[in-house]
Amino acid sequence: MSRVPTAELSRYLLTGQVSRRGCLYARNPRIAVCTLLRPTRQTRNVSSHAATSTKLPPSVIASAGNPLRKQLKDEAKALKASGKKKKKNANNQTVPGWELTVGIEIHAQLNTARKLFSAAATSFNDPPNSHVALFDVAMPGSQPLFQPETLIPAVRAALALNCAIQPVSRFDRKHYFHWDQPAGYQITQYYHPFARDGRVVLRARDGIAPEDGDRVEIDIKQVQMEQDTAKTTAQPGNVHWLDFNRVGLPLIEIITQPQIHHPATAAAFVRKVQMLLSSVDACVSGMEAGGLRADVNVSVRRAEDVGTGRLGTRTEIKNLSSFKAVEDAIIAERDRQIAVLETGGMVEGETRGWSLGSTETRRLRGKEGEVDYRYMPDPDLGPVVIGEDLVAHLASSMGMLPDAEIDELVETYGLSSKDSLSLMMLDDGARIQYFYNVLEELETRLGLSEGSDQRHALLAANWCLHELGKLTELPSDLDMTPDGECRVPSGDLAAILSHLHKREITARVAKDLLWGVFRGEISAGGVAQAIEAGSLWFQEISEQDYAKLADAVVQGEDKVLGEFLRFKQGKAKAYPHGKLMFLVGKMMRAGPEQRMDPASAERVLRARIEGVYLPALEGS
Ligand SMILES: Nc1ncnc2c1ncn2[C@@H]1O[C@H](COP(=O)(O)OP(=O)(O)OP(=O)(O)O)[C@@H](O)[C@H]1O
Ligand SMILES: [Mg+2]
Ligand SMILES: [Mg+2]
Repeated sequence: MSRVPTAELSRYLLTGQVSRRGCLYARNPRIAVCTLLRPTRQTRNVSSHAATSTKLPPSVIASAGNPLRKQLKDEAKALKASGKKKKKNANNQTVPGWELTVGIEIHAQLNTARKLFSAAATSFNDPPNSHVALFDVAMPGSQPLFQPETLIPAVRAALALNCAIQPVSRFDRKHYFHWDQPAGYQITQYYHPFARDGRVVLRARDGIAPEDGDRVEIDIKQVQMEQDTAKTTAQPGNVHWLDFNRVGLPLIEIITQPQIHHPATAAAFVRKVQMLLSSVDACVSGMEAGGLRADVNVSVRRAEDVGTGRLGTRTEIKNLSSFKAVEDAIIAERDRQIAVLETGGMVEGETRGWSLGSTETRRLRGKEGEVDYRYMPDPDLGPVVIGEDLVAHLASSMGMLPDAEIDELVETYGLSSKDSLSLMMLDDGARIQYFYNVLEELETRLGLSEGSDQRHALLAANWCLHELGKLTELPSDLDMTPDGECRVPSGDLAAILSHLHKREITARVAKDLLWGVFRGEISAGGVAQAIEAGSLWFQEISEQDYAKLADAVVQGEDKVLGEFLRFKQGKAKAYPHGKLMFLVGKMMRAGPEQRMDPASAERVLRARIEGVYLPALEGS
């Protein structure tokens, strides 16, 4: 029996011969973010020029890594142009009298330097067909050579999904014919997967349907390793361009039990899996960049059949590439099946498709059209034996898992769980690393130590999420890298925020500086010079000046002052905060804005109202 020696695997792990990953550990015990460096060793590649004899235009090559981006942009534009509002499906989680059941298969590209069965490099943005080994295109005489390093992200993923790692797993050939698969079969692990019996816990904060309460657990049936297919780009005139860089890339397929009963929970599950895989650095990229694809299996049964143990007939919607598509496709397919059954029809087991922005699933093939995969053990590949020592090593070296990280962000920094989740989800998990980079630099600049007042952390989170988000239409336009750097260097944002925190600049100036850095008008490291050059330092007006402005804006506002008096006399329950802010707004407009702080304006105004005007009103 050929065995993958665990010593060999450990060597890969310990000496870094795997793929030389530059691991950046943000402050202990935060998440570990690893970047994949290109392998330096030349692989034995063949360049299949057949498919690229016509050179791809640079735009196609450039967009190859992010197929969904343009679609999303176009969709958003079309929607804006049509003046339509997106339909909300908040109340579309249940249909009275029916129960929905969903099981999900997720395919994720593993974060490795080499393909599953050849030493060709994995590549996502390189020119098409530049990383193709003989075996990848099924050249006669070539044989698979299992790359043990691919087990590392695979096992880490399975551990993050709480699976039991199987000591022995095996590869089968799954036969079907398509141009994207040169061998005529895919090597996969359906019958003897390397991981089984996992579980993912979803909480309310993960965005599950309210009907699922505070928490729901989804069992993972198994996780298997398999090969990816070649990438097809459709061209006019029924021409298809093939890029064999993708063929043979290592994937894992994660298969759930049919335990999901609400569309929002299905989307939340896929989102959570993406976060889990990203947190242990198992995955190349998320759904938006094409690194994760989901197939959803949908069935419905009448409420009276719940408890019989029999599920309805399932249909499968393949290749969904966004969380929204997961939710919308399930809703559409559920409603279609219910309509069929309510009109006396039968649901056919079939494979269906879904296009972005659509309202209906469409039939691709029926059961009779299903391929007979003729599974057989791959005679060229021995079983994979995974040692307990490897599993233990990987388990002990995993980064922080998402639930623990959200708890930490909430407890340590006072962030809301919604903002924590958003920071962790954006840019395939790189935005949170950006936040840590900014925070670290900000603390150094402010001379703060851990455990001190956390207002600066809230400020950093707010800017990393909301202010940064205002700079671009799509987050991807920030060009965020996995180690948390983008078009606004973290050091520059920290510089802006440290001046803002120390009240050396106003929020308005800080926002202008952010735009300046983003547009390249302020060079890296040049924030302080830009403030100096533009005389943008905050020179606050005096307390007396604030008081004069306060006195001016309350003139003629007797009705408003009356509301403060009613509160003071206990005749109104709530403090008229809105009115106070209305007057502050008037002060800000009346005074020299660049020299005013709304917080100071509010403080002085409040003191004037309570100390001078209300007593005067009471006395009159
Ligand atoms: N009646 C049902 N309703 C909803 N989901 C179901 C039902 N029966 C099975 N499923 C789900 O369908 C999925 C089946 O996936 P699996 O990979 O085992 O088979 P497959 O879809 O035939 O294979 P593949 O698509 O990979 O060729 C699982 O997630 C399972 O939970
Ligand atoms: Mg499957
Ligand atoms: Mg399937």
